[in-house]
Amino acid sequence: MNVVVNAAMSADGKLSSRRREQVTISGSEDFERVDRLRADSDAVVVGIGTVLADDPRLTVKDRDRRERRLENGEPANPARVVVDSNARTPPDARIVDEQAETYLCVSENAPVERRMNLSDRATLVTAGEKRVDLLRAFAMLQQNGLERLMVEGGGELIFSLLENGLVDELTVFVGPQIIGGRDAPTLADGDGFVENFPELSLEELEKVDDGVLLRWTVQY
Ligand SMILES: NC(=O)C1=CN([C@@H]2O[C@H](COP(=O)(O)OP(=O)(O)OC[C@H]3O[C@@H](n4cnc5c(N)ncnc54)[C@H](OP(=O)(O)O)[C@@H]3O)[C@@H](O)[C@H]2O)C=CC1
Ligand SMILES: Nc1nc(O)c(N)c(N[C@@H]2O[C@H](COP(=O)(O)O)[C@@H](O)[C@H]2O)n1
Repeated sequence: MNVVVNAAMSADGKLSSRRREQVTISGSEDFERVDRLRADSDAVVVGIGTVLADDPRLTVKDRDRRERRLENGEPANPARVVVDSNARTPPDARIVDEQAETYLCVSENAPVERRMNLSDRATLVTAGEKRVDLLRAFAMLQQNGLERLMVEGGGELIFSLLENGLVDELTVFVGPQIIGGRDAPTLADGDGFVENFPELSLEELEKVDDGVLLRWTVQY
């Protein structure tokens, strides 16, 4: 399995503002790159915080790319994966629409009624007692044939994936704005590291739009 985290952050490292509403940080060139990356993935993964904040679709926007996937025997869009311990994904969320297959990674703690309400819209993957056990959940996704995973946030999930040693590559677009705010989400939130900080190796640096694209591999 190969796991690539992709995110866009402001020059001060924020993914969004303290209101946690979707903020457009990437420019058109970067969004094109993101679309290519989605088209080259088996699944796009987000945390429930991102679903509740952004109501994303996570589909491939370019028609030619969707058609190329079909020609290669793949579904038009990659699968979507939501990491959602308590099955809080709203049944009318765009992420469980008909445009792609969706996997909901839940914990054993997720209320049965919520699971049932979502079960005809998504494939439920149960891993972990109270919180999703990411190692187990990703192993189960792999058993379902999902090898190339692209993670699109948010900061809580990205931190946990790094903590679990699950990230192979980190691609970050750094945009030309300051968002600020001690409560605004950053690239890696959670409890934070106090030692054994994950080390990154810079593989690529490029000016994109009015910002910078950085690609690192993670050294474990
Ligand atoms: N600029 C960008 O590129 C992007 C920006 N964003 C922004 O980020 C914000 C959302 O980020 P954030 O609030 O951090 O939410 P996340 O999308 O990271 O979701 C976090 C939630 O995932 C659930 N979860 C389940 N299992 C785990 C686990 N093992 N580890 C971590 N989380 C787990 C938790 O909820 P529970 O306990 O209920 O399961 C947790 O609160 C929004 O403002 C959004 O707009 C998001 C994506 C990209
Ligand atoms: N790459 C990137 N740049 C930004 O500026 C962003 N705000 C995001 N957000 C991510 O894209 C998701 C929305 O996807 P759809 O357009 O609905 O397909 C959003 O939820 C974030 O994960 N990304």
